[in-house]
Amino acid sequence: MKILVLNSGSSSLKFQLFLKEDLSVLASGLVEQIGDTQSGAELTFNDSSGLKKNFSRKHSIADHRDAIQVMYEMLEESGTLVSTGELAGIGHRVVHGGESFHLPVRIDAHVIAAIEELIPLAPLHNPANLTGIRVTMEHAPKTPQVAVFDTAFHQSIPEHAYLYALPYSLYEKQKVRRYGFHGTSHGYVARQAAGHLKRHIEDLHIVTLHLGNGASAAAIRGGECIDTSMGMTPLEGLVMGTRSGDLDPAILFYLNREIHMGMDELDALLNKESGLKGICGENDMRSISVAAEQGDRQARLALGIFCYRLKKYIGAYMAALGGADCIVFTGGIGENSAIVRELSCQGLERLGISLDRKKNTIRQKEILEIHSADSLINILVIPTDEEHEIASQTLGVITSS
Ligand SMILES: Nc1ncnc2c1ncn2[C@@H]1O[C@H](COP(=O)(O)OP(=O)(O)O)[C@@H](O)[C@H]1O
Ligand SMILES: CC(=O)OP(=O)(O)O
Ligand SMILES: [Mg+2]
Repeated sequence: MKILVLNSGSSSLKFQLFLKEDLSVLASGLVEQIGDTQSGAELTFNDSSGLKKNFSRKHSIADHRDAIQVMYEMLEESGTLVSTGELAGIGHRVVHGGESFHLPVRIDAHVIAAIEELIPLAPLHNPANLTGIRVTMEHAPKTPQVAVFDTAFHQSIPEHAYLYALPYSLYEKQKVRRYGFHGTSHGYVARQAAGHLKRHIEDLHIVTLHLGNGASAAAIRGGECIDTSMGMTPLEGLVMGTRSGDLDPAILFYLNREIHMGMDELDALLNKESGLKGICGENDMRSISVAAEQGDRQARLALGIFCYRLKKYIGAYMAALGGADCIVFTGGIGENSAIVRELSCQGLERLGISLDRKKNTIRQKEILEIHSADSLINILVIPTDEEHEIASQTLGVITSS
């Protein structure tokens, strides 16, 4: 039997098919630039069981429903999944679980309704996650489906860190609070770091930096999250591909009063037109780094702003933890961008953070140590594996119920 995992991002669908027995990967794929009708979507499919081919092709994919259709086609074409009857379970990454979900759950009508209710808090993500759930339920109505929430790992954050300094009634009545996201990834890489350092996670203070299209930092003490940079929605905190991260909320009043920007415009401005894209017109860190190296002023600025914000969060979370044993870089940017790692650690030697510039440029798939010999703090690059973690949690839920 097999386990299928769907990770629906804001404009991408990542999927992996695992063998239930040992959670080895049978196939994996990625549909990127969903909804991009101009340059088309990018499809990558890898069949690691050797049954058939790897291929990549370009064509336009309108939405997540289309993307899932293409996923099933690719799985069938490669022979890795002939029928949905082979599936023991399907695990879904669900971004917002609010305060209701501390753990992964078997999906039923009540869970779907709860995810739907949380759409206003994660408008870029929960709708895509729900489409994934609904479409796979149509394809495999008898297969158990499990939701693994980005927010669950952050439910250990104490009140003083999750409450905003707003009237308390807004928390009581509207549930306005910090929830945090990317929890599956933060939890996974923290455990990987402990394993790598051959230490018990209970004894470690770790700052994890998940830097993908969305980006967040987390402060983890003894395996429990005590603070994270994303807030009630995935907009707060670090600079991201198209999201602003932290800013003075009065900017919104100002723009509304001065140039009459409406609520939807402001929402789109902060979520879709800001961040790296807002500064240099581009949200792909690969091209930004190349342009910055060639001297492009806006690209340099975008990189500089991104790394400065990151550095401030490293410092803040070291303070929150009372010192750290380890800093972990992960996510597409964290795992691949040596320049981001270098700039965000630069000048932090007095905090015990010292990066080895040579080690930092090594490229490898396994965990990489990039601190210098005299660094007090371990700096690790750890490939995240949200899909494997979701498969493992899915298996846990279906075998216990
Ligand atoms: N070699 C690389 N150098 C710099 N940035 C990279 C590299 N590879 C990927 N990235 C960046 O990683 C980001 C996407 O990260 P990823 O974790 O895959 O995103 P998502 O949040 O959609 O899961 C993009 O900004 C991309 O440019
Ligand atoms: C929560 C979030 O920002 O997710 P992603 O990085 O997949 O956009
Ligand atoms: Mg991601």
